[in-house]
Parts: sequence; C-alpha cells; structure tokens
Amino acid sequence: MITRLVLLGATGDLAGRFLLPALAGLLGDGTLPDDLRVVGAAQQDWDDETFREHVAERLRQYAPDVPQSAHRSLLAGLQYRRFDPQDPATVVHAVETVHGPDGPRAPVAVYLALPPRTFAPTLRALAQADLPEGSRIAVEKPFGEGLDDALALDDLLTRVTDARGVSAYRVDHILGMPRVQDVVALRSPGGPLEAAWDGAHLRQVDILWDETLGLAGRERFYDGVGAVKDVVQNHLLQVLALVAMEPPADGSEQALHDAKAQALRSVRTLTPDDVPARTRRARYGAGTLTAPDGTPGTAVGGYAQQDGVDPARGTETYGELLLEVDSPRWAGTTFVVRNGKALGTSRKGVALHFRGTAPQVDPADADRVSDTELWIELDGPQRSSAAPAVHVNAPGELSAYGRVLTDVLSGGTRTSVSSAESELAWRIVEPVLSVWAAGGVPLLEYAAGSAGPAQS
Ligand SMILES: O=C1O[C@H](COP(=O)(O)O)[C@@H](O)[C@H](O)[C@H]1O
Repeated sequence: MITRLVLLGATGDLAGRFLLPALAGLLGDGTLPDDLRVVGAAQQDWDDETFREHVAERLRQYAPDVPQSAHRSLLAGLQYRRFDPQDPATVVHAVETVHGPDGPRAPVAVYLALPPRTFAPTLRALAQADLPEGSRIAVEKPFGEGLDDALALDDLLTRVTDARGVSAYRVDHILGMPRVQDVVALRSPGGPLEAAWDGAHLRQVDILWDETLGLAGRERFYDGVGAVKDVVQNHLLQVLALVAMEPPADGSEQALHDAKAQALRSVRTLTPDDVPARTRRARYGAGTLTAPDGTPGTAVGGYAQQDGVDPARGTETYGELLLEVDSPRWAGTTFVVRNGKALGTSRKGVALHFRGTAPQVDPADADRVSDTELWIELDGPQRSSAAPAVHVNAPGELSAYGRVLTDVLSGGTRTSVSSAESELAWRIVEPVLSVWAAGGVPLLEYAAGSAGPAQS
C-alpha cells in the first residue's frame, strides 16, 4: 500500500468535500496506516499551519462522524506546498516534500484534483519529478475537454507513466458508489434479474443523476464544462457500460474493463440528424433550490446570471441522451442517460422499465415503483420510493471516494476507467456536443427546484 500522497488542487471543492474527508474516514477505520503522509498543493501562498486550519474546518463540515482521533491523525501528517501547473519546479518540490528527508525511496501517489485544462501542463511537470517505480498518477474527470484533447492527454499520461513503471489511474468515483457493483451482481449469472436482462424484457433503461444542488460557487469551473462532459461522458456511460455489457470472461479486473469497453463500442453513434430528436439540453433559471431533506431551500438566480458564467457560451446544466446498444441482447431497448443540476429531487440510479410485469426482487436490491418499473438507487442503501432522496452510506461502508482512494493507494483498478473506455465514451458524446455547439438543438430553460424542462 502506498503511504505517500501528493494532492494537487488540495484547497478546491473536490478535495475539501470528498477527498480529505474520505482520507480521514480511511484512517478512522484502520484502512490506511497512521504514518500516511499527505502533501497538499494548490495555488494559494499558504504555510502548513494555514492549510491544516483549512482542512480542519472542512473535516468538521464534511466528516463530522469520523472520530476526532482520525481528524488529528490526518492533520498531523499534512504539509502544504504552493503549486502552479505552469511552473514545473513547484510540482517537483511537492513530490520531493512527500519523499521526506530520506529522499525518493517509497512509491508515491499523485492525485490531480484539478480543472481539466491544467492536466496536461501538470503531467508534463510530473515528467520531471522523481517518481519511484510503483508510483501512481490519478487523474480526475472530465478526462479531457473533448475527444481530440482526451486522446492527446491519454498519450501524454502514457508517456509520463509507462516508461518509468508508474501506473495511470483515470478516476471515476461513481464506480466506488456502494451499490454500483451490486447492479452487476443483480444481472450476473445466477443473479435475480439475469433472465430478464435483455431487450425482450426491458423496453427502456434510464440511467439518471438528478441533483438538487446548483453550482454553489463552482460556476467558473463548470461554465467550461457542462452536464455532458461533467457527468454523462464519464459517470453515466460507465453505468451504462456495466448495465449493457456481456458477463466478463472471468473475475479479473482486466476482463471487467474489456467487457465494459465492448459495451461502449456497441452504442450506436448518433448522426447529426439523430441529435435533435434524441438529445435535450437546458439550463436552470431563477427558482428555489430543494434542501437535502426535500423541502424548499434557498432562492437562487438563474445559472446564466451567476458570476463567472458567460451566458453566450450556452453551457447546459441539464443534458439528456437517448441511446441504443447494437447487440443481440439489447435489440429494441432505449437507454436514457441524464444529468441535471438544481432539480426538485435528488437521486442517482437505474430505472428498469419492463415490457410486462417486473420480476419479484428483494426490496434490498431494488424498489418497486410500479408493476412494470424497478428503481435501483446507486448512491447509498436501497430506499423505498416514498422515502426522501438522501445519499448516505450505510454505517461502516466506505464512501465512493473512500473506495477510490483505497484503490489508488493499493493498486486496484475497479474505480478507474481504462484508456479504451475513456476514448469510446468520448466518441459517444462528441457528435452530440458538436451539433449542440452549432446551435442545432435549442437550449431550454427550467426553473431551479423544478422537475427539469417541460416534456421531460
Ligand atoms: O462528479 C460530480 O459529482 C457532484 C455530485 O456529487 P454528489 O455525490 O454530491 O451528488 C456533481 O455536483 C459534480 O458536478 C460532478 O462533477
């Protein structure tokens, strides 16, 4: 297990809300050793103490249930270095700091929790750092800003890692959500839905990631991205791959990646003529956000009016694609993939629409929404469809980022996306994005806190 971690982008939202709380959780449950050494690096000109205070505050906010002893243990092992992706010396310095006074002996994990446009300069800078064999470089999503950019980035990542015995890790935290692997079990040989897992039984499969959160101060990052690059290209197409794949050849991680890649390869490419009929894009206007308990929360202005947003760019906060999978198993099934922000309900999961009565399943596996529809919640324990949509992990379960970090530090690949999967997923969304960019599909508006644009 790697015990030296450099967290680039350590003062950002992802680090503060997910990565640092997850590290504290892993220290708290004994998954990570107490001698874990973490160097946080970001653009602020801070010292170690200022960074520790910042992290302590994030842990109070986002890891209140993790024992205080684990907070203390994480804080004690934290150091901070200023980092500028355009200045390779700052990256090299952060890596040297994590090695400590004995120099580069133990492998290091470097986690790029950064905006996508900074991945390439950071990787080039990492090429100059001393990363011992066995080290890992983990890159967050969106992996690339488009197909060509993703291919160039992948090439760069391979060049920086392969020759030095360092491994690359393309993070997708949905793969670490507690119930995502359970979906695989449900449809696997011997699973309760195995016999009904095809187009003869399922007329439609919805893969949904509906958020009640707006952009909450992340507009500057998000405006260059949008719902398709932020969530559909990665998280939702990964779930589609797990749903649509044929059973992997064996139980190995490689066989799983191969099966997912084959499923993505089978997704029918949308032609420019298909895109207007099979996709929708929208952004939220003024309204009232929904609070985590499902009640009306704060009033917000429209996305286009927020600081950091260029309204002319037409960035979508809601994207929906209707896809077909060209394989004998899935003839006649429509796959709907959708992400939206500032919606009235929060849920992440898979809705299975059967042609006839849905099979009987254990309520722990799926919710029965109607005679013909089952809902599998992905983020947290199964909940009754009548219950408020909250995303909590069952006590004692790892959070999604807890699983990601465990994988990154221990060498697993289940929460990582292969180079082929990443490319194939870009090939699915690229035709959509180019028709959207040319104005071929209207940008609809929906009120914040509503169910999304009309005719959803
Ligand atoms: O990956 C992402 O996830 C968050 C939502 O995560 P949640 O688990 O809190 O629902 C989303 O807001 C963000 O845009 C996206 O990049």
